Amino acid sequence: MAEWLQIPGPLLLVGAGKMGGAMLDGWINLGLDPKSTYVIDPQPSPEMVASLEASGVTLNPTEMPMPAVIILAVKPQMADAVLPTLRSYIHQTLVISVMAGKTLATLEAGLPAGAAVVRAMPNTPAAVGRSITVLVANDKVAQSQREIADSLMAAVGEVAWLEDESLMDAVTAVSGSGPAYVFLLAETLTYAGLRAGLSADMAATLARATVAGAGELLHRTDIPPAVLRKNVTSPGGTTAAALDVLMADDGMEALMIKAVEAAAKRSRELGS
Ligand SMILES: NC(=O)C1=CN([C@@H]2O[C@H](COP(=O)(O)OP(=O)(O)OC[C@H]3O[C@@H](n4cnc5c(N)ncnc54)[C@H](OP(=O)(O)O)[C@@H]3O)[C@@H](O)[C@H]2O)C=CC1
Ligand SMILES: O=C(O)[C@@H]1CCC=N1
Repeated sequence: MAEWLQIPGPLLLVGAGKMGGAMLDGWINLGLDPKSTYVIDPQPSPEMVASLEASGVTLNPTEMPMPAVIILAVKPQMADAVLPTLRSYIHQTLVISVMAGKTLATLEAGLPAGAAVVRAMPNTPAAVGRSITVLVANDKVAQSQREIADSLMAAVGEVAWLEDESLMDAVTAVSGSGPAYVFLLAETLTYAGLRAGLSADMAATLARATVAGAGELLHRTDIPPAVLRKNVTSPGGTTAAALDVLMADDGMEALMIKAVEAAAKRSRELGS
């Protein structure tokens, strides 16, 4: 196990659901000290309790030392209820929120004056160290805290920083929600395989391996996706026949633009 993920004090994760849990798994696997790691999640499922017990972190502590870092991973709709409850945990503490839509200004308004806040948008491949997280900081975040945020998110994948917070809605729509679009591709390819006569098992196996393999190819090379696509496409062949459908005027590009616009709009709504 790598021993390099260290932060200068306790870490408190608020909300250990799909996103918070995925990040926590990654951090513990990379050597974050479970004895200095605390989770607040008021109604944990038996699976969550078992998983947290196995990793050795403390769930719903009655008391704990002042955290160096709080990770806020509850639903955006919970923000108004949860932010005031964190006030007593904040003293020179870095707060990192992964809540979609919730702006730095909204977060600051719910926290003690002068709180150092980073807004982050990771994605669930964090569970396997393959997230991409985009971060933006308020002007109270010290360089050392910026480095802590960077190292926490770098532990679960790639990291990029923004200066212009207004781009976070587009980021959320592309990479925050993006894994769902890819999983939907696997689901719909499975269904299409079924319709083409394959058994359910065979269709699911082929779709999963194809999406995972194509993703891995994309990951391991710098070749642009359009070139990788052309490498599959023989002139007058089967792929070209399929792409005539997928790349029609009302095909995938038009659909993806609409989908990303809808997600960005929802992000803006969640923030207001
Ligand atoms: N899922 C994703 O791919 C991504 C999610 N996000 C953001 O992460 C956040 C969490 O999303 P996600 O993990 O999907 O949602 P989940 O519902 O899976 O996780 C939220 C967790 O917070 C718990 N919770 C509810 N109330 C409180 C409270 N008062 N204090 C502490 N914990 C509480 C919930 O418990 P219970 O279930 O009992 O209510 C749940 O376990 C959201 O803000 C979302 O925008 C960001 C990037 C990607
Ligand atoms: O669906 C959501 O709102 C969250 C934010 C990005 C991914 N999941």
